[in-house]
Amino acid sequence: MRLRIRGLTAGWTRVPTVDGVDADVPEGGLTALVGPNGSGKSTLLKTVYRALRPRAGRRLLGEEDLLGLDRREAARRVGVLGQDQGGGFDFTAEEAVALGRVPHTGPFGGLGAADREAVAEALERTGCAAFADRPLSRLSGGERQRVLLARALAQRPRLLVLDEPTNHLDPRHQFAVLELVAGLGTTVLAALHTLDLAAAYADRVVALRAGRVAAAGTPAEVFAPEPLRAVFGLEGTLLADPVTGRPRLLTRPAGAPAAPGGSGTPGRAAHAPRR
Ligand SMILES: Nc1ncnc2c1ncn2[C@@H]1O[C@H](COP(=O)(O)OP(=O)(O)OP(=O)(O)O)[C@@H](O)[C@H]1O
Repeated sequence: MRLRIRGLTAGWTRVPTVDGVDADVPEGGLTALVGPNGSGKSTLLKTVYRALRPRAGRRLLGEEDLLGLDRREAARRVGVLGQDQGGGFDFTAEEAVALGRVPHTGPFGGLGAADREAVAEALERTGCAAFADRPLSRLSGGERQRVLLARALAQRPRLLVLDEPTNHLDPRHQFAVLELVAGLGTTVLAALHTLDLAAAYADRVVALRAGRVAAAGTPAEVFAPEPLRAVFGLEGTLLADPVTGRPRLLTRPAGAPAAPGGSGTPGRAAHAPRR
C-alpha cells in the first residue's frame, strides 16, 4: 500500500522542524529517508506513526488519511521500529515479538495458530530464534534491535516505518536487515544514515535538509554529484558492486585532497585506470 505525504508541517517549538514536506513512498518498495543530523527525519517518521501530531498536512496510506484511523486500526496497518523503543518490562525476545500481534488479538486475546506462526517466522527471519528465550536485558544492543524489528514484522503491517534500523548492528547484520526489509514486498519507509546502504537497497530516496525535501528520486538521482554536495557536503562515486551488481556509493568530504596515487577527479569511478 503506497504512502503519500502532502504538505506536512510539524515540530517541537514555534519554528517548524519539518516544513511543507511532500513525499511518495511507493507500494511494496523500500524508500530511504536520508539527511544530515537534525534535518528532521525522526520528526517526519514520528508524524507517520502518530507519535507526533502534525500542524498541517496529510499522510495518506492507500486512500485513507492516517489521522482518521482509530489507534488500533492504525497499529494494525503501520509497524514501527523507532529510536527510543524497547524500555519497560524485561520480556524475553519471543514475548517482545509476540507483542507485535496485540493490534490483531487485543491485549488479552491470546495467540492463535496464525499469530504464533507470524511470531516464529519473524524470529527466524531476523536471526533471533537462537535467543528467543533470553530476556531483553541479557541481549546485546544489536540483538535487541533485531528483536524490535522482528516485533514490527510479526505485526504484518501494510507499512513499515523504521528509524535507523541498522543502529547497533555489525556490518553483516546491517546487510542482512536491509536485504530482508528490501525483499519483504511490504511498503517500507526507513531513515538511514549510511548512504552506501541506501544506495544499495533503496528503490527510492528522499533527502531532507533543514526540514524540507532537498532531493527525491532513484538512488542514482539523489546521489548524483549536485544533490550529494548540496545536502551532505560530500563528493561521491556510484559504482556497481562487481559481485552483487548492486549500486555502491563511495563518499568523501567535498574538496578532500587527493592522496598520492588517487585520481584526484571527483566522481571518477574507483576502478578506472590510474593516470
Ligand atoms: N522531543 C523533542 N523535543 C524537542 N526538540 C526535538 C525533539 N526531537 C527532535 N527535536 C529537534 O528537532 C530537530 C530535528 O530532529 P530529528 O530527530 O527529527 O532529526 P534527524 O534528522 O532524525 O536527526 P539525526 O540524524 O541526528 O537522528 C533537531 O533540532 C532536534 O533537536
